Amino acid sequence: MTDVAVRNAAVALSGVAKEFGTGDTKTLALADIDLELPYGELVLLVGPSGCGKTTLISVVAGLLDATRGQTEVLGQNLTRMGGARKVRFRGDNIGFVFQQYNLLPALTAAENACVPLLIAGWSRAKAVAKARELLTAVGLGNRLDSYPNQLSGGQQQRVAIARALVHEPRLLVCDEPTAALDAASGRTVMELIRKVAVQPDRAVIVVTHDSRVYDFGDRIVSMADGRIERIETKNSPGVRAEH
Ligand SMILES: Nc1ncnc2c1ncn2[C@@H]1O[C@H](COP(=O)(O)OP(=O)(O)OP(=O)(O)O)[C@@H](O)[C@H]1O
Repeated sequence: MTDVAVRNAAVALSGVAKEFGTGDTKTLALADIDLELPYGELVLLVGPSGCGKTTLISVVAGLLDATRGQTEVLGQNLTRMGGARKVRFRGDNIGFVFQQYNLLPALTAAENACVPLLIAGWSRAKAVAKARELLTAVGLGNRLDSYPNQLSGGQQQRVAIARALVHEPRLLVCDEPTAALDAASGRTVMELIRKVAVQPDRAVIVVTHDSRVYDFGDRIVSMADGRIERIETKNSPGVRAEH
């Protein structure tokens, strides 16, 4: 991997392996992953259950340390980053969306969406104003003061997307964001992620089992058994990874 390639990639993994456990219980969840993901794209990460998708995005997001290899994200080498710096790096640069929306039931949509800004030290008034802006961008301008139990699953996921993007992270990581949604809500959520998160200096990675959303990817990275099997892009047919 050249320096130039690393500088131009939002994510650059080189020889990344992740093992869980020891001895007889040792599992190789990621085996020698080389992967570069450019800025400005929505990348889908697909593959059968247990192939390593969640482990891979957890390493990229700095939630898990790789056992071996180099992990560069947004031009920063996570391999050499200490714990406290990594927590700060995550807070400043990465947004997360999960299958379960994880909204706080006692807070309104606007209050939920502003939580990352409160954690970052913003005043409540400024944070709520910014959250309202984001919620309006995801089509919930008329549900700002609703509580999670007054919203549909698709609406709750849109609040979770607003919360993930409110601090303008340069990398958005989504783990099965449409798994709990019907087809129409799933498409709305993916359309929103494309519209609000894909920008020239940002990157989006979506782990999905949901073949209904494959059209939304600029790049589809297929994994099997802890390895990258195939990478397809909108502009080129599939490229089978070399092992
Ligand atoms: N904390 C852990 N301890 C031990 N083994 C783990 C741990 N996390 C994941 N694994 C193992 O690593 C492998 C990859 O798991 P991972 O969750 O990354 O797969 P996945 O592709 O995301 O699966 P799914 O689609 O079911 O979520 C699996 O064999 C899993 O059992």
